[in-house]
Amino acid sequence: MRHPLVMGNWKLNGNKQMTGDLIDGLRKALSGVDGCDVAIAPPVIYLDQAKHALSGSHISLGAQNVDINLSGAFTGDISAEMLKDIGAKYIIIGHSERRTYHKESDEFIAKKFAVLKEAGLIPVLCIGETESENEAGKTEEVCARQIDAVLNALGADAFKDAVIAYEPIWAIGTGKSATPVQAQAIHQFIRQHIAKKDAAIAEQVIIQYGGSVNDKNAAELFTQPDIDGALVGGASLKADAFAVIVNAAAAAKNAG
Ligand SMILES: O=C(CO)COP(=O)(O)O
Repeated sequence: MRHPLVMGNWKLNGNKQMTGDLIDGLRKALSGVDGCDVAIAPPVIYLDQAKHALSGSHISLGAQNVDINLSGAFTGDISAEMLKDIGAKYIIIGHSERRTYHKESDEFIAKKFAVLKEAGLIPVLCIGETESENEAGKTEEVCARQIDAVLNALGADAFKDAVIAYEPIWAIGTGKSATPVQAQAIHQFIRQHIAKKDAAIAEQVIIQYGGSVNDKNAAELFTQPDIDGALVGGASLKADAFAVIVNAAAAAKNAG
C-alpha cells in the first residue's frame, strides 16, 4: 500500500526568523504522527538552516527547483548534487509557476527529472491544466502530455519511487480546490495512463493533489483511493493548518 506524502511548498515566502519559528511549530504539532510522510520545501537560501532545525525529526527536507546542469558556467543555478549535499530529498519540478514565469517546457522538465533520478533524489513532478483547458475538456490530454514527456524520455521505470503532484492551475492559490470526485477522476486517469506502460510502477507511484488544500477540505480529499497526500502552498505556512492536513492524511491511510 502507498504511503501518503504531504509536502509544504513555501514558494517565495519566509525569512530566517519565520523559517525557525515555523519549523519549531511543525516539530511540536507533528511529533506523534504516524502513517504519513512529511516534507517541507523552503526557499533554497534557507535549506541549510532548515536542515539543522529539522534534525532528529521525521520531517524531510525538499526544494522547489533544480537546474539540469551539474556544474559549470551557469550563473544563479543550483545543481542536483548541491541539493543532495545540503540534505534535500524531495525536489519539486514542473510547477505551473515555473512553467508560466520561466517558460519551462515539458521536455526541459523531463531533463530535470533525469538529473534528480541520477543523483538519487525524488522528483515531485507537478502537472495540471489551466482553467481554459479545463473548460475545453482538455484536462486528460494536458496531463497525459506532461507525463508522456518523462515516459518517452526515461521510460516508466523512472516513476519508481517518484512523486507526481496533480495541481490544476485554476485551483492554485484561488481558494477553489478541485472537488474530491473531480480530483480522484484525474488521479485515476494518471495512474491508468502510466499503467499502460507498467502496471506495477503505476500502482506504487505517489500522486499528490495540490491546489487550495487547507485544514477544512483535506480530510475529504484523502478519502479518495488515488489521492496519496497533498502538495500544499498557502496552508503550509501555518504550522497548525499544515498539521491538520498531515493528520488527515495519516488518518485516511490508517483507516484504509
Ligand atoms: O501550488 C501549490 C503547491 O505547489 C498550491 O498552492 P496553494 O495551496 O496555495 O493553492
